[in-house]
This record gives sequence, structure tokens and C-alpha cells, in this order.
Amino acid sequence: MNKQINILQFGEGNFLRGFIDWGINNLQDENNAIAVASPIKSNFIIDLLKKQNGKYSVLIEGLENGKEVQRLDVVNVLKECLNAYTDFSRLIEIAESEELKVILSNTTEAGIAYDETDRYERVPEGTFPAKLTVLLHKRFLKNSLPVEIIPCELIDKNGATLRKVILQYAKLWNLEPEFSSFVQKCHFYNTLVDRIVPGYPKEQADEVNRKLDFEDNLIVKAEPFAFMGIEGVDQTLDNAGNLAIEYILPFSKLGLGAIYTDNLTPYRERKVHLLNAPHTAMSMLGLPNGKETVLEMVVEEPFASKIKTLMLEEIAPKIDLPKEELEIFANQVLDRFKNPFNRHELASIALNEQSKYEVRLLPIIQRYLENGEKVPAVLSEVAEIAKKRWEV
Ligand SMILES: NC(=O)c1ccc[n+]([C@@H]2O[C@H](COP(=O)([O-])OP(=O)(O)OC[C@H]3O[C@@H](n4cnc5c(N)ncnc54)[C@H](O)[C@@H]3O)[C@@H](O)[C@H]2O)c1
Ligand SMILES: O=P(O)(O)OC[C@@H](O)[C@@H](O)[C@H](O)[C@H](O)CO
Repeated sequence: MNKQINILQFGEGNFLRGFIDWGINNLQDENNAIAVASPIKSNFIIDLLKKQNGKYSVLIEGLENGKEVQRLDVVNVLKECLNAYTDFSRLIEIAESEELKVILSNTTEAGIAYDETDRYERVPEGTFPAKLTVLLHKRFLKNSLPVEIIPCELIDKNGATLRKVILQYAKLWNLEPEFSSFVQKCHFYNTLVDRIVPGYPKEQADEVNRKLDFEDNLIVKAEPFAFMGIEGVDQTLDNAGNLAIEYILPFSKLGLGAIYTDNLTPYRERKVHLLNAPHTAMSMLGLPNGKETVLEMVVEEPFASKIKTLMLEEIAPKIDLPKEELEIFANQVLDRFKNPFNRHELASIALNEQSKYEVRLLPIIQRYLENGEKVPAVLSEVAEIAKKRWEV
């Protein structure tokens, strides 16, 4: 574990392990060494990772262009496993070093937060952006170069938001104006990530472990599909349409379906409302009726017809993108929901269901109401459930 760390990652969750880390592993480039830090106190995953020397496997199963895909990859790019509370001095060393080029994160939608009670001196206890502010400040004081920052949280304008919160902390703590200029020089990218990663496949664990030469308690199950939209903030694309990051970490070669764009909004609109929204509708409609998985909801009636109607006839007409494009996207998503190899639990989708309803389904309902139109059947049904449960 003595590699020179060039990538620092906040978040040890299933998604980053089954997506970006898996992608960086695909490069098989010995120069890439990631230090992964848990931003929260829990050491559960970090301890398991340490026991496995940072190694774990990703089991990808599903259909791709109508063909069955099954692959098991051992990911071996996590070279240091840390906890941001207890290993903060090591994080400072990494942040100060010239080798560090990229900072990745996925700290859930709750992670990019500002708390004015956070203190510079007690920062390991603060939010993720508070910790990152201190780390960037230490880097600035060492005169090391600005870094590339790639948040993967599923919030709109994640990169710009993270930078804004860091600048708020700089102001709160009266840090030098030159530090704020340094933060402006770091590239913060807005991203949109998409891959269904249901996590640890309990029922397949023994079978997977028989194929490995180590005991893996951190297997990540994922679908074959992957998409990553990367939007530059204050940056010009080069002639090939690439952003600076491509020369530092070639996202286009990671197998994540990466695209560079100057406008992520349409990608976000269709993903949030035609993938995440039906997921949330499935948990709201299915769980009270004894359904357990996404697959049940898209193959069993009456739910299958409801979900299809919801996506194609109720949500798609309220998204401002070409109809044919939306139909193709919605049908691809339906195929992904029908992946027979993924046991995607409605119970896990239902975590923080109210806030998901408010971001994913409610805006579509409001688009009907704002036009004085009648809210169609399936949206009405979920709106009724929401009213009864949360009075929204
Ligand atoms: N699993 C998927 O299919 C998928 C796909 C695309 C995007 N995502 C997004 O990625 C996020 C994480 O998903 P996951 O499957 O990795 O979940 P997970 O539970 O496996 O991991 C959650 C991660 O967030 C960190 N975290 C949790 N609360 C935090 C907080 N308050 N501050 C800082 N860090 C915090 C944890 O330490 C952990 O690293 C979700 O919010 C989801 O929206 C998930
Ligand atoms: O991850 P959550 O809990 O925010 O939402 C549940 C799912 O909708 C989500 O994980 C999707 O599978 C994912 O966003 C696909 O890219």
C-alpha cells in the first residue's frame, strides 16, 4: 500500500466502487492509486476493505444490446483505506502532495452541506465540504497546484455547488483571499452519473467467492449499462470536445459511457424523471402491496402497465426534449428495470422516499397543475399517497 496517491476519494459506498473505481481499474494503469476515505464516522466498509487489502470484486450481469453479459472483475485500485475522522492527518499529507491530481466524491445527496457551526480546528467532525476546504487550504499553503474535483452526488450542478460551499467556509473562517482565488483555479466539474448498483448480492456471494482467490465480503453487483455526463464549469472544451480532465484521467476510456458537454440539464431531466421517478413510484405503489423488487413491478400486472403508462404517457410529455428521443430512453430504462439478474430491492429505493418524491415526481405533477391540466391517473395515485403520508 505504498503507491503514490494521485486520486483522493470521499465515499466508500457501493456506487463509487461499482462505477468510477471499477472504471479506473479498467485502465490497468499502474500509475493510478486511489486513497479512499469514509467521510462519516462509521468504519464498517473501510475496515472490511483494509482486511481485503483494498481489493474487492464487481459482478456485472444483465443484457447489453440484447446479449447476456456476465463478468466478474477484481478491482485493485484502492491503495489506502482511511477514515476522515481518525486519519485526517494522513489526508492532509495526501492533499499537500504534488502527486495528487484528482478528488472524487459521492457522499449522497446529504453530503454537500454547509454548517456554520463547523470549525477549522475541529474539522474532521464537520461536513464533507468543510473537510475539503481545510484540505485544499493546506494544499494552497504548500504551494501545490490546483486539482481536478469531480463530485458524483446526484444533485443538480454538483461541482458548482461544492465550490460555492467551500467558498462559504473560506469566508466563515476568514481564510486568505488568495485561498479563494486558489479554489477558483481548481476545476470543479458538474456530473451526472447513471448505473444501477444494487450493492452486495447476498444470494450470489458464495458462488462469487468460489471464483476468487480471496474472501470478498464487499462484492458489488451492477448492471452493464453505465453513463457519465461531465460538464465543465468556466472551462472551454478543446477542439476534440474534451475538458482538461481527460488528459489527467481519461474518463472516455473507463468504460463508463462518459460524454463531455457544456449542458447537462437535458441528460439530468430525462434521467431523474424517467428513471429515478419511476423507481420512487414503484416503491410507493409496490411496498404497501407486498412487492419487494423492481423486477416484480415491471413484469407483474397491474403494476407493469402502470409503470409503462407513467413513464411514456404521463412523464415523457412533460419533459422538454424530442418525443422520439424520450421514447427510446424510456424503453431502454424499462429494459434495464427488467434485468433478470438484478435483485433491486424496493426497500432500498424507499430510503428518504419523501425527498425523492419531491425531487423526482412532484415537479412533473406541478407541470400539469401549472398548465391547468388534469393530473393523469398514475401520477394522481402517487400524489394521493404522498398527501396522506407527508401532507405534501
Ligand atoms: N446505487 C445506485 O444505483 C446509484 C446509482 C447512481 C447514483 N447513486 C447515488 O449515489 C449515492 C450513494 O449510493 P451508494 O449506493 O453508494 O450508497 P452507499 O450507502 O453504499 O454509500 C453511501 C456513501 O455516502 C457516504 N455518506 C452517507 N451520508 C453521508 C453524509 N451525511 N456526509 C458525507 N458522506 C455521507 C457514506 O460514507 C458512503 O460512502 C446515492 O445517494 C445515490 O443517489 C446511486
Ligand atoms: O440511489 P437512490 O437511493 O438515490 O435512488 C434509488 C435509485 O433510483 C437509484 O439508485 C438508481 O438506481 C440510480 O440513480 C441509477 O443510476
